Amino acid sequence: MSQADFGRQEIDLAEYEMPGLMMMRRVYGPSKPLEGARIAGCLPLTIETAVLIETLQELGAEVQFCSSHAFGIQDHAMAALVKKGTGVYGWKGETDEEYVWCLDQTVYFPDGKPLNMILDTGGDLTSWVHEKHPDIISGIRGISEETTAGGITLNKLLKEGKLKAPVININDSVTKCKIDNIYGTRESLVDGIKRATDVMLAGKVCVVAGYGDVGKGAAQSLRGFGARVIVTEVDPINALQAAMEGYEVLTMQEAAVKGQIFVTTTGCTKVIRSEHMLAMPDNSILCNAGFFDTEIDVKWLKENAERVNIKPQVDRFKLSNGRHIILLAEGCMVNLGCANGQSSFVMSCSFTNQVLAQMQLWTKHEEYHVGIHRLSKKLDEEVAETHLDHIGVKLTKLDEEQAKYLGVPTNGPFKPEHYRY
Ligand SMILES: Nc1nccc2c1ncn2C[C@@H](O)[C@@H](O)C(=O)O
Repeated sequence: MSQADFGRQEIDLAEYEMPGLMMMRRVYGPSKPLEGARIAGCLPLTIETAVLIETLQELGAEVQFCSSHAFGIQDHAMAALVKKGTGVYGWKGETDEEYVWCLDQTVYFPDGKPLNMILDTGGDLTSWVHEKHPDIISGIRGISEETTAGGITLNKLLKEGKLKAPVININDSVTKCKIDNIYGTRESLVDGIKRATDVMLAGKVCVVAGYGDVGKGAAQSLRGFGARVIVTEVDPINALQAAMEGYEVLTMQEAAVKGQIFVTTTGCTKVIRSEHMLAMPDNSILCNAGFFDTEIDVKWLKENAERVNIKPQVDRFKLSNGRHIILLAEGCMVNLGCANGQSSFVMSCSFTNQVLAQMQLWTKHEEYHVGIHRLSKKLDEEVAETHLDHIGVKLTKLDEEQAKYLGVPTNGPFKPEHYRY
């Protein structure tokens, strides 16, 4: 079986687990609402992203993509897309220079016309176009952003007055951040750690830096395997949540001497530094589940320790104190670098939000001024509802009396805008 045929087999399997995207094809495919849209995308090029790409095409868009992560690429999935003529630029293990080349290939389409929509993650493609192709920005109707870190990047662009197109940050959809970030991580983090190291988690001390959505999923997963989990946090609310869940909450300096496995999930920079690594027990395992690869000071490690590559995505460093650090995926997203990322069903929730955002920005662009928006609660609830049947959920209907009592419509929205799920 060729790479492309293998990829097609796995894409077919993934479609069964992605009911939200399949519903979008059934409902909106015939009317081609994305006709005329030239969507350039930047996401991990996985099987799930392939299903997203072909959904956007089914809705009438021209689509070409690059990868946001050098190691979050499944080549066989991309081979299947290329075989059908889709422009995808990326290969597992691409260098930084090759990444930039791939990013730039998505800006102009084969007919010479520039992109007029962006589907981004981490704000990478948005920043690139604003910096290197300002001449095409006026033709961009909108940008949808995938992840927490990207929201931070785009907010900075907005505050600096540099953002020139409307953005919908789908990470702000509850059916993305409270599903993908928590429950996706809850399964994919340990998948990555175990494929890389086969380490026993039960009985070990695991340190999770950050108790946001990703940290919550990480901590719950590690505890589920019988590890003793320590959390580090800067935010008193997240720290209180972690403590109330029964986790010990310490500083990284205090946790470094106790921990055996370390996971960063903060979106911040230099969370694990040299002084922490030098305090760690021998053969401590370090990995990152956050979007950017800045959380672990990999630069210091590479400059101050003897590196031995054990196998792809697994490096062992001997420190000056004679102890070793085992670094996974070079400090990049371990679930994508050492495994296949989040599973299809949870990515269906995230990517259904992406498709809705692209449709909103393309067909109702006059409703979106330059700034950062989120999808309505009604659409958010619809994304959730689309995924219930697949997992046997039987939803209870509000009757008129109950709806009146709660002061909400019988068919939702069920919560006020400020509600925190
Ligand atoms: N299978 C997959 N396909 C595409 C992207 C994937 C993924 N697994 C994790 N991400 C990253 C997501 O968690 C993304 O929503 C994020 O927030 O970074």
